[in-house]
Amino acid sequence: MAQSVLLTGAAGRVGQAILGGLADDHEWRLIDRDPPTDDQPGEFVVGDITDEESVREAMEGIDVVIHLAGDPRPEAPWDSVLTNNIDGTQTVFEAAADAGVEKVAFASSNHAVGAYETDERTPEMYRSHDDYLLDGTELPRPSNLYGVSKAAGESLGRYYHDEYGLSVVCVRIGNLTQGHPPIDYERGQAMWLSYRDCAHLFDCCIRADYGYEIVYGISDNDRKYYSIDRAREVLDYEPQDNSAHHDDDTSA
Ligand SMILES: NC(=O)C1=CN([C@@H]2O[C@H](COP(=O)(O)OP(=O)(O)OC[C@H]3O[C@@H](n4cnc5c(N)ncnc54)[C@H](O)[C@@H]3O)[C@@H](O)[C@H]2O)C=CC1
Ligand SMILES: O=C1O[C@H](COP(=O)(O)O)[C@@H](O)[C@H](O)[C@H]1O
Repeated sequence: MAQSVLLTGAAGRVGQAILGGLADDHEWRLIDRDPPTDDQPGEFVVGDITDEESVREAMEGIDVVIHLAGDPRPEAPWDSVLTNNIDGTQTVFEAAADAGVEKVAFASSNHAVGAYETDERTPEMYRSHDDYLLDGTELPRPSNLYGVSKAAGESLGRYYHDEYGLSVVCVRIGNLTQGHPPIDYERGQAMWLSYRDCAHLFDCCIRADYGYEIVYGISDNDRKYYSIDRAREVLDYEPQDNSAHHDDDTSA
């Protein structure tokens, strides 16, 4: 059934991957501080997620929020992640709870757990013969201040689930790259998320029933060190792409 979905950060890469696959599947309201450069489905609101009034207005009549807006740079400075990623995410969760939204899917990141990639484990853990696997039950272990902000977003989700009953799924997205996995980058190949699997995964987040979940958002790569079992079980995620097959598959 079509849902009324608010997509924050809609003008960015992940937003466009989602809309590229799902434009006709849901009723979209899009919010981004940057105006769109071409035609977009639904209604586009130019607004900042740290502006409470804009977010509250955008939240009216919404069933599901996909919250992507934020500073995505692993090297982002503290003042930016504090404002855009932590304060902005709190504003989105608070407005969602107040508006009676049912579900929020939050774009977390591999960098929330990047420090598990110790010198002793790498580069072996990026290779298919290695069995090291993170499954989403481990504690955050951020690799930078950006990762700290994503761990904070996951905690905010936990709080808004426990206190207000919001259904929340935190998707620790790997490395979204269009068309093919990153080249000459083992880590990126292990955590590759194709555009088509990205759209499908967030469609699953819109449709599935859950309480509070942390899942990994990667394709079904042979090399993976993130388990996608939880995403399969709870969300019915069925990825189609695999970085090991990229030479044979140009449709991702
Ligand atoms: N692209 C990737 O591989 C990964 C992305 N993510 C997360 O996914 C989300 C989207 O990332 P991308 O699409 O790659 O980044 P992007 O930079 O392409 O898109 C982010 C969008 O958010 C908007 N935005 C930023 N701050 C805002 C604010 N305060 N108010 C309103 N709009 C704001 C920007 O204008 C931009 O259009 C981010 O939260 C990022 O941390 C997480 C892991 C991997
Ligand atoms: O969270 C993110 O992760 C991806 C992958 O990280 P990288 O350090 O391997 O590049 C990154 O490309 C993206 O910008 C970021 O938001």
